[in-house]
Amino acid sequence: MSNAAPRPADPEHLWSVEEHLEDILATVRPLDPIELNLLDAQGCVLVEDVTVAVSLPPFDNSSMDGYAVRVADVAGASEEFPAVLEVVGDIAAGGPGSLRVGPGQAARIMTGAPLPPGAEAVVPVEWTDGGLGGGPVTRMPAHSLAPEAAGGQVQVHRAAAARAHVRAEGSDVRAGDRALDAGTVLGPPQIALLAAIGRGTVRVRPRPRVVVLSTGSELVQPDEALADGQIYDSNSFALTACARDAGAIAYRVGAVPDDAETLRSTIEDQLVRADLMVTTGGVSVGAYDVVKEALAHVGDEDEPGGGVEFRKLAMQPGKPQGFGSVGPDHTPLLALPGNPVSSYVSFELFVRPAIRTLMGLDDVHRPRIQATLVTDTALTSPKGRRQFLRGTVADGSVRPVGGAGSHLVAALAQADALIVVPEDVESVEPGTEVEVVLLG
Ligand SMILES: Nc1nc2c(c(=O)[nH]1)N[C@H]1C(S)=C(S)[C@@H](COP(=O)(O)OP(=O)(O)OC[C@H]3O[C@@H](n4cnc5c(N)ncnc54)[C@H](O)[C@@H]3O)O[C@H]1N2
Ligand code: MOO
Repeated sequence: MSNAAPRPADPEHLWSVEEHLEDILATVRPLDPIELNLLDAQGCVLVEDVTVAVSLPPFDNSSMDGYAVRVADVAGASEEFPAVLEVVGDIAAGGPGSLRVGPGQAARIMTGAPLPPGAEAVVPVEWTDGGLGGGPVTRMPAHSLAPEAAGGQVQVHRAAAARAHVRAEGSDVRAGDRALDAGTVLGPPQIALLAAIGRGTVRVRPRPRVVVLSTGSELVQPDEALADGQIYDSNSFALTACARDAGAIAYRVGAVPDDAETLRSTIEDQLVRADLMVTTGGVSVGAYDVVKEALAHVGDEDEPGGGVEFRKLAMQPGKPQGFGSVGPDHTPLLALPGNPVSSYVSFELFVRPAIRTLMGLDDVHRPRIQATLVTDTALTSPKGRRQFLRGTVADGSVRPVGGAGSHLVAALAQADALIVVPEDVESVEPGTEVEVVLLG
């Protein structure tokens, strides 16, 4: 983590969404590249140009099950006047093969098997009698049931042009070609290509390891019994899922009680496996808001740049936020508000871009569209705060779901979008074009 961008000096400054995001993105740096096995590199950004070592296909091979022939031997062949050829043997995929096809000869060949010397084309088995002496066949008999079909004679019913049904060496990519450029995000097709050209490992930026930690003495693990005043911890589950969805390797730490020392030592214990830490709760103005107590300006005097700064943002939900770094490696830490919708929205707006920046991705934000607001009554929004309301999007329209309350998890579970109401707008009429963040 490098030093942060210049921060507003006034501690009462109300930060805009952009200012907070810029501060985070100016601080978080892409992780150093490492060599990973192909499947571990899925979703990661390649940092090397990959050159093809072995042409693909590596040799001329058949694209059909059939017979490898010489063009002149089948010229003018028809069902009425078939070309009759001597079958010199079978060529199956995978074998080196020592067969040669001379004049008047054919080799039975399987899809993917190397074209034997002397042969110029492949005729599919459907264009032949399959060596059975009758009309056209639809398939080859299994070798185990009819070993004699690898010899004898075959009648070919159609002519074949040179190279017909032959996949040429290097026709996909050639040795020395550029297979993938640095900067490519490795999805399944790119992993297919790397494997096909024989690359078992690649150099990529790794997935960040994100530790998610919720705070609150009222929190109980799902499946356990609730005592008076207790609630289930949903934030640590939601945000661990969010972190995975953003591309991270996420570790969920169970809820930590409202005790500053316990929280500090838990964070210290977790640092070893964290590229980024996320906490929820304890950032408001209550007497038990221990995240603030535990983390505010804990920076070691000998380690400039450390410490977490708490601030208020001009947004709803998500007004109280903390951002900074902890530990000897200055591991970035985002302290999100405890209300479940507030922590979720904060994650989408701030933590997701941070994770994707650590991964070295260019595209770090959720996509946004304009949509027509469909609602019975006008939406209201507090002056001076950018509101992110939950909604559902379809066919260019967006409908709000649930209200503005940041405790409404059931409505959040219905939503696939956030409706953005700007700071200077206090009322939005039905039919208005609004900005919408697509949650994917
Ligand atoms: N006097 C004021 N009170 C509050 C203000 C304010 O400006 N002045 N801001 C409000 C806003 S806005 C928010 S957001 C919250 C943020 O509070 P905290 O971050 O300190 O969060 P907690 O107090 O710990 O929890 C808030 C709420 O969320 C529930 N919660 C917490 N963690 C979880 C979890 N892991 N799973 C499910 N639910 C959780 C918690 O029980 C509380 O109900 O402060 C307002 N107050
Ligand atoms: O701003 Mo708080 O984050 O709504 O409920």
